[in-house]
Amino acid sequence: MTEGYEPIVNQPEEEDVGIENTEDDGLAENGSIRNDVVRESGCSGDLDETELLGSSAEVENGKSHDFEIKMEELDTEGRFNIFSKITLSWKDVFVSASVAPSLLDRCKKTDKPTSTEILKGVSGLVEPGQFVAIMGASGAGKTTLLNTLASRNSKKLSVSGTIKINGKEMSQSKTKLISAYVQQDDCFIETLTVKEVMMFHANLRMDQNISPKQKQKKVEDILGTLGLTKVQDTLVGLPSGKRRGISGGERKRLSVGTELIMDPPLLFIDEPTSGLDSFMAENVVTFISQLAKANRTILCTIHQPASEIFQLFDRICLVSEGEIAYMGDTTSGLDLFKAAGYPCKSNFNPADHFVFTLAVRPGSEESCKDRCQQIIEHYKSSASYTAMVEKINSISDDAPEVLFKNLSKKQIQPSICSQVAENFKRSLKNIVRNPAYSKARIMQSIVIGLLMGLTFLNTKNDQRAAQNKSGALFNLVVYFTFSSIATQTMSIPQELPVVKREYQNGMYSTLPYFLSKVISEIPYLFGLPFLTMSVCYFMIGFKKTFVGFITNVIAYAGVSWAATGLGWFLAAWTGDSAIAGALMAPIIMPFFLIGGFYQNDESTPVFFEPVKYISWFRYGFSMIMTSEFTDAQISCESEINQCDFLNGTDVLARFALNPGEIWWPNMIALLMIGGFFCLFAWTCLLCRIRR
Ligand SMILES: Nc1ncnc2c1ncn2[C@@H]1O[C@H](COP(=O)(O)OP(=O)(O)OP(=O)(O)O)[C@@H](O)[C@H]1O
Repeated sequence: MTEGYEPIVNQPEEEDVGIENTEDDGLAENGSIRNDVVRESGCSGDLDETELLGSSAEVENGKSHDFEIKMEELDTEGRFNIFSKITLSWKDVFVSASVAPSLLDRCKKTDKPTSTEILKGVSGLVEPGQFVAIMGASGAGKTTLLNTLASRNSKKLSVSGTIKINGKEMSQSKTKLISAYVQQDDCFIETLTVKEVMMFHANLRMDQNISPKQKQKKVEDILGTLGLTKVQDTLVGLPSGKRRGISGGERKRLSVGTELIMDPPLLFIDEPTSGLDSFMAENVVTFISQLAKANRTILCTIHQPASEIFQLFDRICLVSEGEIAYMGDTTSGLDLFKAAGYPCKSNFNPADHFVFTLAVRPGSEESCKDRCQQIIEHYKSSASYTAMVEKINSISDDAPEVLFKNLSKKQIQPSICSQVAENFKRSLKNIVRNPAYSKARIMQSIVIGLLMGLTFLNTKNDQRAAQNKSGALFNLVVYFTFSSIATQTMSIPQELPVVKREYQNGMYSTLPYFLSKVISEIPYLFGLPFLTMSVCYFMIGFKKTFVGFITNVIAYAGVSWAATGLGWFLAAWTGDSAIAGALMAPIIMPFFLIGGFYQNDESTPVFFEPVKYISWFRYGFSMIMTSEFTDAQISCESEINQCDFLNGTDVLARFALNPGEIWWPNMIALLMIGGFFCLFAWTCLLCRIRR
């Protein structure tokens, strides 16, 4: 069978895969992988081939699996335990993407196709305990196949054909409930430790009835299994830059770990080795292969695995030009290629041979495509393909309903309050562990306070006060507006990738995330105006009353709230801090110009009249001016020929403001403006995250 092929993959005694050569199957009594099975070191023990092949050997021998899933296979929380066996099959799956014709094509009315076929009627089968690698040249369709089977990231594509779990077609949401998807790029909040990341996932993904102790135990078990116990209290950090944390391999394992919280019986992994060195890559793939041995069904995409890694896959699925060129074990794959006229050289890594043979090289597209087609035809006419199609057709479909019993979303999801609390706790940790951010905001407030205080030092209530004090008050409104918007336009885009992923994993909805953001901003909303005003209020010589001081602090907190809402809205709308920053000035300008300082309130042009009512500059300015000048006495110096202002009422009249105007309607207006902006921001966030 393997004539002409020296199977690099079948030389376990020369391999060093980092697994202890245990006599048993490495499973604990409850079926979970025992912590002692996977070792971090790549230097301990030889690999026993029979152990490695494990349950997949059963499949190769044609023994049929028992697809009937009994109730006792659901754990006490109504979730799957890892004995729930999943057979994933797909038949005649076509995937296409619509292509928008260019303006030139539209003008020329050319008959260019309006859609492009990415997958062209592919069929396949993955059984419990199998670890299948989807391989092929770049652009062959590997990721599209993985995403389609996982019911993820395929919103803009049109999919036809049947994808079944244990013989039954499943809705997207049900597929997501029983499966996990580890994305290629791992993203975490860098200020959390490894264990905190895991606990965050456990608290939001595990059933609420499970005690915190049990959740902790589960997290510790997974960390042990993944070999992450020694770094459990290390900050995750960033892969590069000044906040270095855990290594690339540890990040990848953590990514897998967060997906194992729910013990998914079906696991999809996109490029588990990307960005890792060969040792780390082998380490990660070894771990995943152990997961498969615990009866999980695992599919991953991989580019060009080294031979040590390649031997860890039970089966391979070779994709070429949107078609499956081969699916089965490696040895038979080499036979098929040899029979098609493309034998693998004796010292060649079979993985490289498969990918090179199926690659379409620039300049010789036609001949490459012919070669691929020849191999595909060989495969489709092979006995193994026919047997697989027969198997796909014969899988019974009477099991799945019981799988989903007790698996309603309500049971699993924590309440909105718990989601807010978890997100808030995480934000707090992020703030505490990132003191530079808070320090910068505090320093900024003090420096601006000093600057304002020195510029308008000891302003007397004389004829110049109308200009000086009103100028100081309005400039503070401008400062709190710009500083709030600038800070907030940065925060959402930074967190967006993590939030998007966690939302797609069903950990929380956007509302709790957004509410936690609002709550964690409250201390800044009051604290920063308090700081600035503490520094400059008495330096400038504003009204020396406690009420006057507090009114100023509250007014600037209201202005900051409205501006913060606008900042979040711009950030959520654009999803990019640079674009949000560029849009900031033109959007703010109308509100600023008709804020009551530069232009008299009664001179506002008719077309800007509506804008006046949503200008937070105007409400904030009105509130602090009224507080400062109501009942104020204005002196009339002898050196000035004409005294325009005899008292504060005259100053207020100059700005079309009324003395004694109660402050709270202005405050309510500020709260409402901020609230509306938050509503828009949340809506934009929802749309952006759902895309
Ligand atoms: N949404 C889409 N719209 C248009 N074309 C798409 C879309 N998604 C994928 N494609 C195209 O389909 C082909 C297969 O893409 P896919 O990402 O599945 O390839 P791949 O084998 O995973 O490639 P790589 O190894 O480079 O990541 C590519 O030519 C790609 O440009």
